[in-house]
Amino acid sequence: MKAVMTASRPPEGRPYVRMNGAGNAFIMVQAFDRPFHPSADQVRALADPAAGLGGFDQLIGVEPSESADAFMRVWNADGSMVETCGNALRCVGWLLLEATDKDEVVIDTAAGPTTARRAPGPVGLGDPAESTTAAHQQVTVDMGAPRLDWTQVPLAEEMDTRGIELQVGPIDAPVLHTPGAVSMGNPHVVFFTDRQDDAFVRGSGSLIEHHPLFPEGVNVGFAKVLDRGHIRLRVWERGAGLTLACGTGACAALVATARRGLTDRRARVTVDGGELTIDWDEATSHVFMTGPVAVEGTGFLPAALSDCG
Ligand SMILES: N[C@H](CCC[C@H](N)C(=O)O)C(=O)O
Repeated sequence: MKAVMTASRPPEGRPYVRMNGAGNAFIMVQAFDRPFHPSADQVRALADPAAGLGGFDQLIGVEPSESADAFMRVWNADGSMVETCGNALRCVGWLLLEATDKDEVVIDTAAGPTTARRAPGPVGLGDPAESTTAAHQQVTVDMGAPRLDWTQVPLAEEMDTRGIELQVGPIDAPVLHTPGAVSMGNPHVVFFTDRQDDAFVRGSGSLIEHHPLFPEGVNVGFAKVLDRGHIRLRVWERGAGLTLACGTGACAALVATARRGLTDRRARVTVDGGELTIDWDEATSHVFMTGPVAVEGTGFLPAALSDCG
C-alpha cells in the first residue's frame, strides 16, 4: 500500500482544453508561451486512445500572430497538417472573445484570415449572455469566399466544378455521379444523395478521400437536400474519417447545392452532432457559418508528448 501511495505521478505535461463544435472533437493547445509543433507521429500518438485524451478529430494549436488575434494551426488525427477547420474556428473564436472582451476577433490560418463574433443563441436556451457554459454559445465565423476554380480545389485536370466526372472504382451507384467540388481553403467534394447510411458513407468516402483526381486528398460530403433552406449532411473527413460535424464541409455543401440551384444561398445544415447555419453572402461572396461551441473539459498532455517545440 505504501509503495502505491508513494508512487510518483509522472510530471504533468502541457495543459489542453477539450472542446467540440457541433460534435466535431478537438484538443486545443495554447502555444502563446512556447511553440507547439508536434510531428505527424506525435499527433497520431496523441490521437491514440492509449494517450488518455479520449481521441479527437483535430488537434489545434493556438499561436501568436503579428496580424491577427491568434494563428490557428490544424492537424488531423492521422497526423496531417491542414489549412483550416471551420468548427475549430468557432471554438478558438469563442476562447478569444472570452479572453479579450472584444466584439470580434481575427483568427489567421494557413488558408487566410477569418473573423469570429458572438451570435444570438438558439431559441429556448435562455440568454447566452447569462450562459455559464460555452454549450449555449453560438459563434459566427466569416469563412471568406469559396474557391471555385478547378485549380483551386485542386483537381488533377480541368473540369467544371459545379458537376465533376468522377468514376469511383467498382461502385457504380448513380448517386455518386457529378458531385460538386469546392475549396474553403481545404478541398471538398459534395455528392447530392439520399444515401447517407454509415456503410455507404464510410465505404465510398474512404475510397474517394485519396482518389487521384484530388492531388491533395479531399473531404467527402454527402448532402441530402430536404428543401431550399435545409440540408442534411454527413462528411467523411480527409485525415479523420466520419465525424459528427465538418464546418468547412457544411460551407462547401451549401455552396455546391446553391450553385446547382438546389438551395437558396442560406440554409440550415443538420449534421450528426447538431445544427449549423450557412449564409453565402451575395454582395461579398463570403460564406458565414453560425453554430455552437462547447467546452468539455481540461487536462494535461502526456509529459512525453508535451515538449513538441
Ligand atoms: N479534415 C479537414 C480539416 C478539418 C475540417 C473540419 N473539421 C471543419 O470543421 O472544417 C481537412 O483535412 O481538410
